[in-house]
Amino acid sequence: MRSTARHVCLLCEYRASISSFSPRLLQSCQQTRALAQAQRRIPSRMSLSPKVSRPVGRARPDDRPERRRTNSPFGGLNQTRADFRRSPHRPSDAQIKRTTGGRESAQKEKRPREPFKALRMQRALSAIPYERRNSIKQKIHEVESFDDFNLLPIVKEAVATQALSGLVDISPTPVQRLAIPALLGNQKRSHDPDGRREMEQILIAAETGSGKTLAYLLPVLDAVKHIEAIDVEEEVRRKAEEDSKRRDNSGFELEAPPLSNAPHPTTGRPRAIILVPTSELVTQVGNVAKMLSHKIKFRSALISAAYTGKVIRNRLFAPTGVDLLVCTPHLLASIAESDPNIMSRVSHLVIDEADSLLDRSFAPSTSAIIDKATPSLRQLILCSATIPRSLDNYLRNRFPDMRRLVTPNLHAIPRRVQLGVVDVDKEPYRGNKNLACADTIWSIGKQAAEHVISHTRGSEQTERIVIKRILVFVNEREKTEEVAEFLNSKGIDSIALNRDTPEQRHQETLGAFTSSEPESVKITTPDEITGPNYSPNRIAGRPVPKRHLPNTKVLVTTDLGSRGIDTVAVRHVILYDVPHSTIDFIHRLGRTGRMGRRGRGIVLVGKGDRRDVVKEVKDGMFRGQALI
Ligand SMILES: Nc1ncnc2c1ncn2[C@@H]1O[C@H](COP(=O)(O)OP(=O)(O)OP(=O)(O)O)[C@@H](O)[C@H]1O
Repeated sequence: MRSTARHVCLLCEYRASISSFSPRLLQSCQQTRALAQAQRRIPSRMSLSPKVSRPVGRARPDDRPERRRTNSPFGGLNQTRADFRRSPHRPSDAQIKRTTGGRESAQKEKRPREPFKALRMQRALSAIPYERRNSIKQKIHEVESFDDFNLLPIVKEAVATQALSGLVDISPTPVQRLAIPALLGNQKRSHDPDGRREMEQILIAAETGSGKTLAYLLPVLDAVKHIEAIDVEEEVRRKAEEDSKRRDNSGFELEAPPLSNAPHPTTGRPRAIILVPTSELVTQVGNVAKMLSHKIKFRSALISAAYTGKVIRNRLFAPTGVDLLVCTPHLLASIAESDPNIMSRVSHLVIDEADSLLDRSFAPSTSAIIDKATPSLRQLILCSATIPRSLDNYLRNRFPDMRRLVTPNLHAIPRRVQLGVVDVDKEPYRGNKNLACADTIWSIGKQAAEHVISHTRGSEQTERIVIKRILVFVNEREKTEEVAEFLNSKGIDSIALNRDTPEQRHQETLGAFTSSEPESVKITTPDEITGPNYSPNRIAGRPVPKRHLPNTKVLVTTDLGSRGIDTVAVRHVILYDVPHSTIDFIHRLGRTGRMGRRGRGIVLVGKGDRRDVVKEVKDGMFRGQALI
């Protein structure tokens, strides 16, 4: 029943109602679905197989259904029966009053426990009322296509042919429906002929993997093109004036040097700046901008600590000019100290991953940049997947008039991402987290091996399996090397990434996890993966792996890999350590299930870990609720 409830409610998006699930709601949901299908003629969605809860693998010889191991990465997932004890029927206030005879103390006992009791103690995130979320949902419902936006035709064309090329039926995501018109509307005001410019302050907050980059990039590029057109007009007028003056004084003055030799006015003075926390994100966002520039025709420069001083100087001070600069705050703040004019022309400043860039480690550099850019700024755009309470307080104090654009599902982990829990203290791990992690990865690999693709070339037939890319998150950077080494010793292809890894290697390491191209390996014998010799107990303690898991690639990382990286190819995320807060849960689990894809998170819970927090996050995800 649980899977039916999940399914039906996913279809008609009654996320809030899932907690009060009842047969009547189910019926109404089915009706809504039938109606929606008839009206929109959408194809029927996938329905779960009745075998979904059965473990994968060979059938048992006696044909008895096999019991699923409960303490395993997939224990408790894909159930076909609802566990009603977990979601009790909530009695109404009137019912409680009737059954307790109006006694206050008895009423308190009868009332079900408030959800998120453990998370309430941490309370890391700023609350967004559900009424506000619902009203936004209705508002954005009307926008269906990028053509509905007042963007320049060339910008619209670049979305389909460059940024989202290869996709059919392109439509804007909720954050794009919300942010693009709002940012465009504001730009019109900033072009007022009276010359009075007020800096617009906007916060865009939307769930991970929901397309925030395009949500701010398209309106910013649209504005850059408008400003460029105005600048060109002014330049032509100025040139004409200079020419006529020169003609008037031609008898008395030496001829001025030809203007074509002068550097472009935007050389070292970009019109728009995007700040991101890491060099990987500079490359990621910069690549999207570069793709768009092929159609929209603007000049972009990417600078970060991954490049040499010479490359940075050449890009920033290119004689052809810079329209858009993508960089990290520390680097830009240090350049601005030696060249304060670097921000003299910037009209649009975007602070992506604002929750990180305005926290303690980045705030001094980011604030210094905002201060320097403010005199020329038309729009200050902050963008984030979470609004921590610290950011909320900072914005209330520093930018009390900031407009907040928040999507209906902010702070909720998408319901298409399932969370499995492995108890490290139980058998067969007995407190050995490394072993639990290795076993989990082997289970994923073995499960993936069920999906073998056969290739026939001429008379030769080969079998290949798709490589699963798995992210393992730890809390401390020292742990990354240790865990990666252990996994390698167990025959799992693993690599560590932390702040001590040389910058140049970051991109290369992440490349395999951000590419959407499927990778596959040839297998010689099925036993290579699913053979009967595998046992986590037997591989423990062996210095050299006797067996190798060829169809997985694992990246062990810290928070460094959890912010903004578009790991579209990742289906599985393992939380080796229980994250410190819901903010980290959202960002780490946000590396899977991106842009409508399905994903799985597996959290390893051991001694001293907050099991109550994990349970509440899991319940919240099951209900599609926003975490707190
Ligand atoms: N309208 C769209 N339709 C389909 N795919 C899209 C659309 N907009 C963006 N995408 C794709 O979605 C993926 C995620 O986008 P993006 O990195 O901007 O997400 P995000 O919200 O910034 O995530 P995070 O919070 O993790 O930084 C990208 O691969 C992007 O190409």
